[in-house]
Amino acid sequence: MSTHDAHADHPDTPATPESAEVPRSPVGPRDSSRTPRFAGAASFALLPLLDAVGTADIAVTGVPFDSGVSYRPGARFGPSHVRESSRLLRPYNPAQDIAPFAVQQVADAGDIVANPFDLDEAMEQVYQGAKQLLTRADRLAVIGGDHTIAYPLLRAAAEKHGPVAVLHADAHLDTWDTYFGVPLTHGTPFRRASEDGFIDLTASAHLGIRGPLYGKGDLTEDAALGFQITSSEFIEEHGVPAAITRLKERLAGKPVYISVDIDVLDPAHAPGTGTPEAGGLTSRELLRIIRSLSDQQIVGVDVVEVSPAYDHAQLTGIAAAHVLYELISAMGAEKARPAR
Ligand SMILES: N=C(N)NCCCC(=O)O
Ligand SMILES: [Zn+2]
Ligand SMILES: [Zn+2]
Repeated sequence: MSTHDAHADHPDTPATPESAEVPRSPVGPRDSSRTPRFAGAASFALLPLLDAVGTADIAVTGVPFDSGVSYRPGARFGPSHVRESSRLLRPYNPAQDIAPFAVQQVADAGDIVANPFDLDEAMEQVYQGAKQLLTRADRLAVIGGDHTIAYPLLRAAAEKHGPVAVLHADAHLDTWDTYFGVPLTHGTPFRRASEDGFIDLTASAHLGIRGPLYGKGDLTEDAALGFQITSSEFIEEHGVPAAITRLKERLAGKPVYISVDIDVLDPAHAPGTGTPEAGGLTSRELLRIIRSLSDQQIVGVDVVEVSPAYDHAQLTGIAAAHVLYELISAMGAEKARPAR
């Protein structure tokens, strides 16, 4: 019970009033030894709401938007499904030896509202919503939503940090040009972000790419847009440690933005998604790769493309919740390290 009792019970008010002299300790998830974790409303990991704690090191926010999809819809229901699937997460993460909600204040900021009928307006709303949240939280952990939302999120991240090294985990390149003549869709956010100078062209990488393309030229265009590929086949051939080494060499100590499309996982591990491709990563492989990045300067993360209508037994929701938990743990690692 020790880790439970280290935290305040659910936080309608902060455990310690905010004051200049007394640094308050983070308000953690509500105590599942007192309130069953299946009771009450589902914030991510049963964390306090941002409004209850005021400011945070990391704000978790949802973007219920899927007007950019090219195939199966439904990712607009991703945020509520991932929150619902995150009730069982516990406060201590042994794989990274960290209590991610105790070393930093993490809070659920609710959803950023985006117009489902007007893509341009929606993108502006996501950008403004992210910018606004970044006045109250150092970093965002965003639950999508389809992958289109990575564009305005990268815009907000680049405004704060300059061009970021993007680590993009996905079956798909998402650097295609247009769909039906439309420049911004879930197949194009990283091309637009590259063109607009949001990403570091020398340090960005895709992880887990696989499956049929429109043509061989997709790969040359993708490289010119600033991405190095560590494919699913690379992992099969050389293993996870070699993939980690390759990624870290590429990211090279730059500010890193990590965008995880849940379809990077094999459909056996994540069936609830809109454009599934066979032959993907296992959850175990992806979680291990994320953990290895705890020594990187991670400035923001998103987990997108969870479409609950195609999910079974919360498989995809749980995978996404664990991916976000590992990302939040990795972001907390710096705070957890003893000062030198
Ligand atoms: N971002 C995701 N999940 N998918 C992009 C697929 C675009 C296509 O239909 O070619
Ligand atoms: Zn994808
Ligand atoms: Zn994608």
